[in-house]
Amino acid sequence: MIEFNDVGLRYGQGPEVLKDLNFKVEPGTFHFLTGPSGSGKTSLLRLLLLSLKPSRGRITMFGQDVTKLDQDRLLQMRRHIGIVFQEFRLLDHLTTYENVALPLRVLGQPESDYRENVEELLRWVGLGERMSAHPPLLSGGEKQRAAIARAVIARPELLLADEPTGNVDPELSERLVHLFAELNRSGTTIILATHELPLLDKFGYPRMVLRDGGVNIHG
Ligand SMILES: Nc1ncnc2c1ncn2[C@@H]1O[C@H](COP(=O)(O)OP(=O)(O)OP(=O)(O)O)[C@@H](O)[C@H]1O
Repeated sequence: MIEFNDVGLRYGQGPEVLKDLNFKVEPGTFHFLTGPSGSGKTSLLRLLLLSLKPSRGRITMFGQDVTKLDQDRLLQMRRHIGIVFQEFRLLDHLTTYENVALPLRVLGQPESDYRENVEELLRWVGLGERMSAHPPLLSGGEKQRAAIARAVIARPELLLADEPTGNVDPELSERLVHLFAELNRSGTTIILATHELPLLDKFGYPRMVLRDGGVNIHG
C-alpha cells in the first residue's frame, strides 16, 4: 500500500529532516510511529497525507507514484486517507453529528443517504447520546472519538493519527487505541504516531522508529 524509496525531506533551504527513508507498509497492517521529539513524525505523516512533497526519492501509495500526480489526482487519492490530530480539530459551531457528517457533505452526498451511517458510527464509538452536543461540551475522550468517527466516515483505506492520545488521560488513551485496533480488524491500515511507551508496550504492533532522520521498523 505504501512504499518509500530513498525519500528525503527538507523545509526550504534547511537541512534534511528526513533522509534515505526506505520502507513498505502492507495493506491491513497497524504500525506505531515513534521517535524522539523533533525526529520527524509529523513530517512523515504529512508526506503520507500528501500535504507535503518529498525533496527527493519516490513515494508509491495505492500503486501509484505520488510524486508524479497532479493536484486533481492527489485530491482523489487523499479521499482514501483519514487523519486524526492530537488537538481534535472539530468545528465548535457544528454539532457532533454535523462534524462527523461533514466529509460526506463536502463530497456532495445528500443527508438522506448518510444519516443512518453517521448515527450508527456515532453509536459505535460510544457517542450515541452526544450527537447533538457541540464540541465545547464534550470531554477530551469524547472529542477524540468524534474526531476518529469523522476520519473514518468516508471509509478510508489508510488512517493516520498524530499523537491522538496526547490530550487524554492514560486510561482513555488505551480505550482510544482499542478503537483504532477495532478499525484495523475491519480492514483499515493504521499508522499511529505516539511517544507514549506504555501504549507501545501494551499493544504489540510493529514500531516504525524515526531517529537521526532515518526510519527502522521493529516487530
Ligand atoms: N514547517 C516547517 N518549517 C521548517 N522546519 C520544520 C517545519 N516543520 C517541522 N520542521 C522541523 O522538522 C523537524 C521534524 O519536525 P516534526 O514536527 O516532523 O517532528 P516530530 O517528531 O513530529 O516532533 P514532536 O514529537 O515534537 O511533535 C524539526 O527539526 C522541526 O523543527
